[in-house]
Amino acid sequence: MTPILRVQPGQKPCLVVWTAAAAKEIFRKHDATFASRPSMLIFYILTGGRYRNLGFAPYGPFWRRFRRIANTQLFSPAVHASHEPIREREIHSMLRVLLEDSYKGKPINIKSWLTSVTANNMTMMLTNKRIFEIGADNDEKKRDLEDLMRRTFALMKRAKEMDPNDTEMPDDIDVLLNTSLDDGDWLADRDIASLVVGLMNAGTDTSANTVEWGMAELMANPEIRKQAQAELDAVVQDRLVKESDIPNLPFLQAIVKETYRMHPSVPLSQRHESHQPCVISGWEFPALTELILNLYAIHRDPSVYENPDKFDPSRFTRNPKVDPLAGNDFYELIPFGAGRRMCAGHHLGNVTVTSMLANLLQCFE
Ligand code: HEM
Repeated sequence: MTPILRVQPGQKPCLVVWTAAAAKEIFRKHDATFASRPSMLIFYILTGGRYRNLGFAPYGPFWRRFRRIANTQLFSPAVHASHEPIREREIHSMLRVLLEDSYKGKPINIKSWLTSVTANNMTMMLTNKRIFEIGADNDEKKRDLEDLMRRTFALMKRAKEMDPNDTEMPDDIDVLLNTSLDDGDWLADRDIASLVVGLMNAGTDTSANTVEWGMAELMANPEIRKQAQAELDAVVQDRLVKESDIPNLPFLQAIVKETYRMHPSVPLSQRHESHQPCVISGWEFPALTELILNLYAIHRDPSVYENPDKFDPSRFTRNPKVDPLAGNDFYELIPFGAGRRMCAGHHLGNVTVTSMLANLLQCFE
């Protein structure tokens, strides 16, 4: 069976990749060629016709500059570390709500809890504000927030300019307002608003859905859950687990990898588009060919994984080097995509997923 499928749903050919070997061939040889995004109507509407958004921008100077700003100023290791107290506070405050509800015997809606944590992490990082509450209609709140951001962005900017003594920790909006492009131009308000809304969307449900799947698998596999809890007890003992414990929890890390493998939160990657013709496995593809990574199929490739439909974290304890954050080395596990357009928030997503899962395992039987 060929690992690449060529379909032509409309005017443009589309390439669907469903094995790790084919993904490796494409990203090793043609990453730059396929680093663009198709100009779809939905992106046109979301970006006010400008496509000036990290996830939707075509490959070119604007995206490269934007991505560099994101890598160095929003998601750098130093910024990531400085946000650890935000993530910890958020998880702890939500744990309190969960524990109170469970003592009262109330049913717990785990999805609502997880989405509140990830959404508040994002709004705290982006705007220094905590907005979401457990149990509330968070989808509606998210829509309201996006609308609010679009409408009031200019006002926010003016307020920040008028208050030079603002001593709050700089949030992502401060960073973007103070960052100039290569040509010395400043980012336009609507581009910052589009970026902020895009990050909010990209960073909320992805992490929450992954933990929900992880918990579902651990409920269905109690012996794996008990092994993870025993590891936490041995390593962390009497206090609550912290992000700095994660390197010492190899079985927990294997559970997270196995959850990414079986339940990638973006099962068909965001679409890529080629900006020049290329030849793959002897076949010619013109410019503007779309590329979709079928992550669901890649992660269940039977030539790579024995019993691919079985939830079995031990496959990663036996092979701990497989790293979903590497991007260009382990194509058999690429929940964050690969190459130049790989997820910009992969470290944040991974640490959020791992600590939420660890805290739930530690606090609940
Ligand atoms: C478990 C959590 C997450 C998963 C599984 C995930 C997965 C993905 C995937 C598969 C892509 C598409 C890659 C491609 O085009 O090949 C992507 C893109 C992206 N993600 Fe994530 N993501 C997660 C969390 C986050 C977070 C927390 C943020 C930021 C706050 C984020 C921001 C982005 C952005 C900006 C892009 C577009 C990158 C570009 O086009 O240059 N993601 N993500």
